[in-house]
Amino acid sequence: MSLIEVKDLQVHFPIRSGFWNRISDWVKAVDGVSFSIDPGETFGLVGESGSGKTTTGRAIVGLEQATGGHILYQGQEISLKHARARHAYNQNVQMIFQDSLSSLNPRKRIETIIAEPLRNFEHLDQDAEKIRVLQLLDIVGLGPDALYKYPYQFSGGQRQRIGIARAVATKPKLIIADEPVSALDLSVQAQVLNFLKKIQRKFGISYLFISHDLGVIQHMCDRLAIMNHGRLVEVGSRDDIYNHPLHIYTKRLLAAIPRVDVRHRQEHQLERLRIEKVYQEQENDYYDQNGLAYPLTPVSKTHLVALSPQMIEKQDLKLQGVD
Ligand SMILES: Nc1ncnc2c1ncn2[C@@H]1O[C@H](COP(=O)(O)OP(=O)(O)OP(=O)(O)O)[C@@H](O)[C@H]1O
Repeated sequence: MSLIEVKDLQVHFPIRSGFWNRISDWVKAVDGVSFSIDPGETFGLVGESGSGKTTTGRAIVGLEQATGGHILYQGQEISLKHARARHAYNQNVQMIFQDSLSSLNPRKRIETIIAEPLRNFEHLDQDAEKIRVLQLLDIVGLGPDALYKYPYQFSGGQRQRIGIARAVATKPKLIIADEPVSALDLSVQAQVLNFLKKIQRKFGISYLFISHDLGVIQHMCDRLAIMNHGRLVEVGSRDDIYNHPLHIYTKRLLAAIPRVDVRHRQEHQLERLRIEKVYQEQENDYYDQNGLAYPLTPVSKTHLVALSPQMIEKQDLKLQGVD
């Protein structure tokens, strides 16, 4: 059974205007997104800025109110009405944020920051709580001297580790990692990514890994979804998507990864221009009249892609092993 299943998730934000501040329109930040994550799996969500990745993550963790759709945790619908189920869910689903400086309360010491989720969910006595905080700091490679310091006294990479310690405090089954390394230097990025993998192996955590960086996603994820304008355009295994992308938007994103090898740089540049031209010419074949991706079409049992019926015919896609 999947650990988490997101079905037709919608998060629409009202736009208000005029003297009476009436709703004049809606921003469809997430508009019918479906995917599932298995236990121990890392599922990537990738797309350009504004495509709806963060809003999807925030809706799953309960920081944003979904306006439609369903979220199932271990097969159970998560609803605000069932307080006890919601409490257990909140303990098991945690989030790591991009900006560790603003996500850690600057007025609180690290001890209090890491102890907060323990206080909400475990109600330990003072000594036991302190031991757990020290263990968590040790897991993320920080010593006991960190206990009484404030977030500003740490480097970006160290602060991100503190955010990770806070997220794993309640022994969650799923962590939503929203751009966890994009604010860090390249060398620190690798450290934090490998560290996330290490704690995944240690605790059997699943990740929803949100990033616009396809290199990071390739390094981290087993499967991934490509998001554009609040919808998914392609979902598949890492190898399927990186080696056989089907949607032109995915091809365009992959072609935008800079190449360092001088020998192939020119070929790559030409390929990039070719893809851009196809994208401009065929955009209408990939999106409906509202500019939104068509519903996902299965191409194999694990590879789904948003293509118009005409496009499926044109590309003569062979449906392999699809029931
Ligand atoms: N609270 C809000 N009210 C109104 N619109 C919002 C709100 N939050 C997000 N949006 C809009 O929803 C869309 C998706 O935003 P979101 O932050 O989810 O995208 P993203 O893919 O995570 O982008 P980035 O990579 O830049 O963080 C954007 O157009 C954004 O302006």
